[in-house]
Parts: sequence; C-alpha cells; structure tokens
Amino acid sequence: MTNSNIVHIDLGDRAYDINVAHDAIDTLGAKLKTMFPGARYGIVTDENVQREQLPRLKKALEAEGLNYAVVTIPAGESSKCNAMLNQVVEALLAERLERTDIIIAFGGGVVGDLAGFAASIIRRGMDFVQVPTSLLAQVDSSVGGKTGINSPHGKNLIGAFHQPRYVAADLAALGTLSERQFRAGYAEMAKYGLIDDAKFFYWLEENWREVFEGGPARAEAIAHSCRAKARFVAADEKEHGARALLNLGHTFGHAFEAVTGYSDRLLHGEAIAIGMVLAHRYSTKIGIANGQDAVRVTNHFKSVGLPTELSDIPGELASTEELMHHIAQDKKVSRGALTFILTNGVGEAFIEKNVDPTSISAFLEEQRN
Ligand SMILES: NC(=O)c1ccc[n+]([C@@H]2O[C@H](COP(=O)([O-])OP(=O)(O)OC[C@H]3O[C@@H](n4cnc5c(N)ncnc54)[C@H](O)[C@@H]3O)[C@@H](O)[C@H]2O)c1
Ligand SMILES: O=C(O)C(=O)C[C@@H](O)[C@H](O)[C@H](O)COP(=O)(O)O
Ligand SMILES: [Zn+2]
Repeated sequence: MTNSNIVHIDLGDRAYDINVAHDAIDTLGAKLKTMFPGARYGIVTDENVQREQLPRLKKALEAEGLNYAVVTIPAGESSKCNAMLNQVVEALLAERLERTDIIIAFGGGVVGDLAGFAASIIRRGMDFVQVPTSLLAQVDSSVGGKTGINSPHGKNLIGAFHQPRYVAADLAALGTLSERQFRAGYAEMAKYGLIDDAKFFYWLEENWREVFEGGPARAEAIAHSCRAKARFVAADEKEHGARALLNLGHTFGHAFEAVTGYSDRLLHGEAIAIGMVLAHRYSTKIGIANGQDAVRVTNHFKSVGLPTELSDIPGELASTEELMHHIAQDKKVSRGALTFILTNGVGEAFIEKNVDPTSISAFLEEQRN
C-alpha cells in the first residue's frame, strides 16, 4: 500500500480525484474556488451531519467567500425515497441554483445517492461534489457515480450514473461517527479483499483493531479501498461486466434491506456482511469453494461485531418466498435469469449468470435453521 492520498478516477472527460486527508473539508473551499470560479453551492446534508460536521464545511467555504445554501434531510435509509427526492429537488430549485452551480453531497451514502441523483436531474443535469462523512461513503458510495433511491419494489431501483466532479474524504469527520455505523462501512471495505485482493483481507484480519482505532492503519485502509473502487469503475463505468463484482453479497443483502423496510433495523453494510457470508456458503454448497474460507469470513465478521446469520436480522424474518420475490427484482437479472457474485475462495470472486432460483431458495431455507 502506498501513502498517496490523492486517488485518480480515470474516466476520460469525466475523470476526477478523491482527496483522502484529515483536512479534506478544511481545504475544500480553496479547491472549489479554483475548480468552479463564481459558482454558488447547494449543500445537501442530513440532520446528524449538519449537527456534527457542517460548521467545519461552512467555515471552509466562508473563508473563501463562497456563497451557499443548505438543505437538510432526516437521517437514515428511509430518506432515500421518491418523496424526499422531490423535496430536495424543489428546495434546491427554490434556492435558484443555476445549471452551472454546484451541489455538494455532505454526508453518508444516503445523502450521496440522493443528492447525486437530484444533481443528475435538476435542470437536466448539474455538477456535484461528494464530501463523504461515513466510512461506508468514503470507501464506496462517494466513488463511481451510482446515484439513486429505493422503491417499494426494491433497493436502488430508480437512479442514474452521474459521476461527481471531486470527492473530499475527510478522515477527521469519522471522529463523530458511531461504532455501529463504522462497522457497517467496514463490511464494504473488507469486500475489496474478498473480491480479488486476498492479501488485503488477510491484512485486515491482522490489523482491524488499528483500523477501528484510527491513525495510519485506518488512513491506509481507506485509501487502499478507494484505489480498488477506482480500478473497477475506470474499467467498467456502467457495469457491463467486471464492475458487477462490487455487488458481492448484495443480491442477498438488498433483499434483507427490502424486507426490513429500509430501516435502521438493518444497515446496508450489515445486510451486505450477511450477504457476503452467504455468497461464500452457497459457493461451498455447490462445490466451487472450500468451506474453510466461508468459516474464515464468518469468524472475521463475528470478531468485528458484524452480523453473519439470518438469525442476526432483528425481528421476524420474512418468508423465503418473499426474499426470493425481492431477489428476482435485482438489477443484474437479465431475461429473467439471476446473476450472482460467487467465489472460489477469499479474493477469488466471479460473476455467475443463470443461477437457478430454486437452488437459491433451497439454500435460504437451510440457512434459516
Ligand atoms: N452509490 C454507491 O456506489 C453505493 C455504495 C455503497 C452503498 N451505497 C448506499 O449508501 C447507503 C449507506 O450509506 P451509509 O452507511 O453512509 O449510511 P447513511 O448515509 O445513513 O449514514 C449513516 C449514519 O451515520 C450518520 N453520519 C454520517 N456521517 C457522520 C459523521 N461524520 N458523524 C456523525 N454521524 C454521521 C448519518 O447521519 C446516518 O445516521 C445505502 O443507501 C447504500 O445503498 C451506495
Ligand atoms: O459501485 C458499485 O458498482 C457497487 O455495486 C457498490 C455497492 O456497494 C453499492 O451498494 C451499490 O449501490 C449497489 O449497486 P446496485 O446497482 O446493486 O444497486
Ligand atoms: Zn454496497
């Protein structure tokens, strides 16, 4: 792992940088002033981030004389919905932001996905900047241009690819994030190791305590994750191929989020942790992975305090039939056939098309017991 804190996303005329630094918010005003001379800013944030981190961002913008308006949404996954999208769009229009002004998504993945989608449709498309303040958003959602909202029909079913112009991942902002939210983000970080970087997963097994504590190990792990995501996005921006590997654990996980009502009963990262364990177990069941890796992943996630079992999902679990109903709405479904990200072992994930739904349903039934 290198020490560079600027990660470049190589996307031709849509290329941009991620600045991973302790002062990424404090230096943002000067950066924006250079990138977007004369622009006004529409900051979209949630109530927690407004309370804990907005004063820093305001100070950075005011120091450069930048003009801004703030739109605040309730915190949590339930805000990633059509009604809130509408409110945010109307609020930004009421501020008379012009097409050449800039939207700033200031918060976790919920704010990033929602504000990014709003930016993609307001005045047929405005530029936006991501300022991710949760671990999950810093290592995953702020990078790559997937924006959108949930539908009662399924997770992230309404959205657009819309790349940010810049990402400021401020390490100091993580100081006010709760431990549960940090753990949820850690699941997406570990995902990069499980996909194609076994060395990184083994490193995390050894160093996760330091990553949780903060300091150089955390900074290194976040920058490493951004470089991994940058590689997948640059190679396959709109998920025609290898980018689907970033969906490891998500076909199961998104169904768990849907049946728990997109609520804080189960956070996205928690759902994905269970989903990744299940992807390893299913791969073992069909004889393509050795069961030791499924146990290894389960044990690591248990050590950090992440859920790994269907029984870890709070409340009464929906029927297998209902879970399969949501799995059938996955965006990777094509001509009615399921696609899953399966694995030959840690760091050896691959895309499997034409997965038999009855086999997944039987597997989920087994996992309930
Ligand atoms: N677009 C993508 O590529 C992508 C990738 C992964 C996940 N996602 C999406 O991201 C969302 C999850 O993101 P998330 O885990 O960041 O959830 P989130 O946005 O709900 O943030 C988690 C919680 O932490 C709070 N918070 C955030 N930063 C804080 C800080 N610095 N101090 C105090 N509190 C803080 C928020 O208010 C919220 O309550 C899901 O909707 C998921 O689908 C998108
Ligand atoms: O960036 C991607 O590509 C991902 O799949 C990252 C995922 O962690 C993220 O949860 C994403 O929002 C899922 O995308 P979806 O297309 O399955 O909704
Ligand atoms: Zn995810």
